[in-house]
Amino acid sequence: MLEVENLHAGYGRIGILAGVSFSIARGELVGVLGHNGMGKTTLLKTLIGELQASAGVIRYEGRDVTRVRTAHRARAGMGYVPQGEGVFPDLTVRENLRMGELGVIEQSAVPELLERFPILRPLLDRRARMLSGGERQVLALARCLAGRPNLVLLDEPSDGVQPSIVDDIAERLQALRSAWNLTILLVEQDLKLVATLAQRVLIMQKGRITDELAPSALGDRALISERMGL
Ligand SMILES: Nc1ncnc2c1ncn2[C@@H]1O[C@H](COP(=O)(O)OP(=O)(O)OP(=O)(O)O)[C@@H](O)[C@H]1O
Repeated sequence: MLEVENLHAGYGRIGILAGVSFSIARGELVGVLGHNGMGKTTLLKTLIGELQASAGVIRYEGRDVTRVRTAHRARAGMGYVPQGEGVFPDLTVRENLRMGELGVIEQSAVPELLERFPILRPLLDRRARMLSGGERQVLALARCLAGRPNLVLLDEPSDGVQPSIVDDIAERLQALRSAWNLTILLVEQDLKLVATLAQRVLIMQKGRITDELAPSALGDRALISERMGL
């Protein structure tokens, strides 16, 4: 479903991704772990096309999308939930969900999403800026899913969200993943969340994928520190 080969990208002359290679099969949920500043967000931005790759190849469903514009990648089924900024703060919840489904020709997924994320239902007419961190994260996720993606690039959904809501998001995301056969690339610092959701875990260090772990290995702090390069 997604194949990444020797991907390089950065900001101006500063190189951040220094040859990232990995692949994900359809329906898989793959976690990416790494210390701050190792390039995880940069990787997601490059995959969705907000940043241009300076070298390497991104193949999505067999098609080379490395030079394809973000809007076209989205139309092809790639979704992105950026860290902490996935909603329009001045729009209501309802309007945010509508924005998410612009350009979708299939039947609206919003009624199903409101069933799967019932926390949003009483908030439909509230502006997104008024929501709690957890509610905003659920909205960001639902907004992305309203676009009916096949692949979701998810950046730190636990950030600024209280633990009970993180557990709830994890459970609902898992249910949705199997119902919709979603493929998910999850960047996350919360080891417990990665261990709960991911089938494989990639370790990122200094702009490269340096290792792969089974989620069951995430309980072993010493091993994690060693592999993550502390
Ligand atoms: N717009 C930018 N301009 C210049 N450098 C940037 C920019 N955004 C990020 N960087 C730098 O790129 C490096 C990688 O950042 P990135 O956000 O990808 O890391 P990360 O692994 O996601 O870390 P975190 O967990 O802190 O979000 C960091 O050194 C960061 O300072």
